[in-house]
Amino acid sequence: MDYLFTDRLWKRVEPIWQSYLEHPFVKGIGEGSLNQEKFKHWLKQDYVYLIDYSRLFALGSAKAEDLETMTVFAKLLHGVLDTEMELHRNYAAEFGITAEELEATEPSAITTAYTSYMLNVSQRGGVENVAASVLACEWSYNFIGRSLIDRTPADNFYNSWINLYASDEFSDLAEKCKKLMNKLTAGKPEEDLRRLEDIVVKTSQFEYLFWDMVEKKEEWPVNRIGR
Ligand SMILES: Cc1ncc(CN)c(N)n1
Repeated sequence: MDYLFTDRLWKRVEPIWQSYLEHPFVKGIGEGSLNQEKFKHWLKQDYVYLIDYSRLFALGSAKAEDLETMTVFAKLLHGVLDTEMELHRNYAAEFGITAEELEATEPSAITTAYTSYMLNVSQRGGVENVAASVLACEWSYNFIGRSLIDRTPADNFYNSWINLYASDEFSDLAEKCKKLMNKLTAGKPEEDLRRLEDIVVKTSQFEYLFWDMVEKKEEWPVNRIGR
């Protein structure tokens, strides 16, 4: 079988992603025991995270060197804005939170750090930097959804969450990100591959910090004057 860059990446990120499955927030989603106030914090923080995440796909389309790559980024952008964020809007509606309120959320310190890192790296490099920045996000949520789906209770409040991230539709989005990464790294020198691998490892670390931030309902560490 052909060598795939994503196989090499998997070896690096698997231990980090396994730790997500042990994280109390992710376990709480899987078992249905997660405190709903913590989930509301995820909904809001994740919504504004996804707004910036969408900008990365738009940037990928702009940086693409061929029409096929441009189209893949456009499809991924559509997947976030219309499919994934609809999950957030539907759960929010159950809590009486409007889409406008979700959109007006102030990003926490970790949300800001994570999206700023991806936007910085993606703006600086070529289109392969964008593909590396977005990869862990899509692929790791699909990994979590697929890991949880067989063990979740039938009456779990979070089943829509699990079903979306484990769905064929979302698996296809994750697959598109992986294929793009493999296509854009074909024939690249080791020095470039190491740099791209580092982006995927760092975004995987940020994913862990994001789970921790929502578990602890963190915003900013010090109360600010006037709030
Ligand atoms: C923080 C985060 N990472 C990944 C995903 C999946 N797109 C998400 N919704 N939020």
